[in-house]
Amino acid sequence: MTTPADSSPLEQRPVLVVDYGAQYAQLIARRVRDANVYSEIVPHTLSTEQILAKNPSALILSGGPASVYADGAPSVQADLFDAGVPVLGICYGFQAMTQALGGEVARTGLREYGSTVVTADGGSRSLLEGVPDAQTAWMSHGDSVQRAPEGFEVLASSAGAPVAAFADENRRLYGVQWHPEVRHSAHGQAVLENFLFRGAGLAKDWTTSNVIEEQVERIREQVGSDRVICGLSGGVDSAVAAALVQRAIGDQLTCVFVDHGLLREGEAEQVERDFVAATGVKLYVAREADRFLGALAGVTDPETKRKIIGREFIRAFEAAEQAILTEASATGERVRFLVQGTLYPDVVESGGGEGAATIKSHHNVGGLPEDVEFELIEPLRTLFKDEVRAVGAQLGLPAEIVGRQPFPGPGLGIRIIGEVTGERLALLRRADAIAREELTGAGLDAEVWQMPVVLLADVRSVGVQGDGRTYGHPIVLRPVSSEDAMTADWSRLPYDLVARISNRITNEVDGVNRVVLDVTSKPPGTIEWE
Ligand SMILES: Nc1ncnc2c1ncn2[C@@H]1O[C@H](COP(=O)(O)OP(=O)(O)OP(=O)(O)O)[C@@H](O)[C@H]1O
Ligand SMILES: O=c1[nH]c(=O)c2[nH+]cn([C@@H]3O[C@H](COP(=O)(O)O)[C@@H](O)[C@H]3O)c2[nH]1
Ligand SMILES: NC(=O)CC[C@H](N)C(=O)O
Ligand SMILES: [Mg+2]
Repeated sequence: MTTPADSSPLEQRPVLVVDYGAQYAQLIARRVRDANVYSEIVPHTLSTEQILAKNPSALILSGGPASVYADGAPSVQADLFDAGVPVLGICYGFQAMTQALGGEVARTGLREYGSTVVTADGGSRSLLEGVPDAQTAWMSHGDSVQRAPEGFEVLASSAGAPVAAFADENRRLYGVQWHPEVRHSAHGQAVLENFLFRGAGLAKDWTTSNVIEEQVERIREQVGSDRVICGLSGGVDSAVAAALVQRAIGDQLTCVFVDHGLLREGEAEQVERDFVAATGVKLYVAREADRFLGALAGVTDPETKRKIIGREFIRAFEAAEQAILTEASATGERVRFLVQGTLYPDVVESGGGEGAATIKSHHNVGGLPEDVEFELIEPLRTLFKDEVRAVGAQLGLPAEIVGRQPFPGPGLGIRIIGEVTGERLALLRRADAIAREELTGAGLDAEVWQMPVVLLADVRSVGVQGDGRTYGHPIVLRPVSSEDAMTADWSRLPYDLVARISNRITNEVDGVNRVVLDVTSKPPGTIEWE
């Protein structure tokens, strides 16, 4: 199996974010792309030669949990600063740069976490052009730069950081102690853009339309005259991936929608009818409920469920391959490529980010079996959902598709906490349909990122209904707001709406006698319960 993981989807020279184990390294790349400059992340384990071989237009060294002077802390090779490539160090990256160039980093006991006032030192503005003399910035450090290396001018300081920002304009090297990539840094984007446009002299030359042009070209080259299938779910990501591939290779593409029995009410019909009408794709529907429910029988562990579902998806695609080839009366041929609408968050959460922990195996990444024979095409693998929505709009996909709330590939299978059975699926499908109907009726679809409805199948509680005792299951409502699914907050839905959903579910769904609201952000929770 080959994945496009380490190849840039674009031909442009990237701004490389070197990841030192930062919490949100991908946010830095994201903010750079927001400034219309292409950016990607690379691990800190690459050598100077490997980094330079990627022909970066500039480098950003990320934050990280280590202390530069600790044993085994990741270091920066000093020769990275001799290549003439502009560099911005952030937090750990700033400290590591200081150390590599002969400045001084120490732990003074003055820690700063959260909102902090940073004051400009009154010399040249450089990174602080257009930013007020006293700005609110987000800090998260225990070490600080005590003395800047030779050749650097100190630009700003804070109560806990005598050197909070510095610049060496001659060598185009810069650093900040705070985190310009987080929204809580009021002028963070301005600081990043000062680095990109004033410091590094880059041009604004990346938009989502570059994704389209360059991916179309790349896919054409990769595929040649071979046949391609695309896993299509009716969701945003696969719709955009399919539209891109269709633009590239037309009717060499067949989309495969797998009805795995874990779908919501009306979903299969909607994909078969509305989706095809909107996009004109060639669609093969694989009815595979028995395969999936059989494989899931008796399984309760979330990661095991996810791996089984990931495997059965591939088996379902393989079975579909045969049917499609027969339909196309092209026996002897093989389908070489499988398109998936994989996004960056799917990859990081599956443990694919540098040094990142596995949170859950997304069926399309960490849940894939070892023996996949298709070559994967994942044109959206470095992007976030809102970027993908922009690409979709640009490709002319209808607003209902581009604006749809996400629904995970493993479907209701990871929303039944406990074993997945036909009976439990029917119950959850009903409860979910009611909740969605009410949310839509209240006009809140666009405000809510998504609202998983979860069945706690192994939990029962005592209730009283019609003067009789019940011993039923709870349903959890999990409405969240989010920008990119990496972090999320619980949505403050109007109480009368929550009351209506609760009432209807307990009245209309047999076996449910309690509805609870999940009021946990991410972190510490995740959006889905498994
Ligand atoms: N029922 C399905 N049939 C075929 N392929 C699927 C199905 N569900 C998911 N996939 C594949 O797995 C990928 C990842 O699923 P995911 O739910 O993250 O994306 P999506 O459904 O395209 O978009 P969204 O996140 O908006 O739901 C999809 O892009 C698609 O390629
Ligand atoms: O296609 C998918 N396959 C998966 O295995 C999967 N797991 C979670 N999700 C979706 O990803 C986003 C983040 O979810 P979590 O906060 O639960 O990790 C949310 O939008 C989830 O719905 C998945 N999508
Ligand atoms: N957020 C960071 O990059 C922290 C850097 C370093 N570990 C410190 O505490 O100062
Ligand atoms: Mg989906």
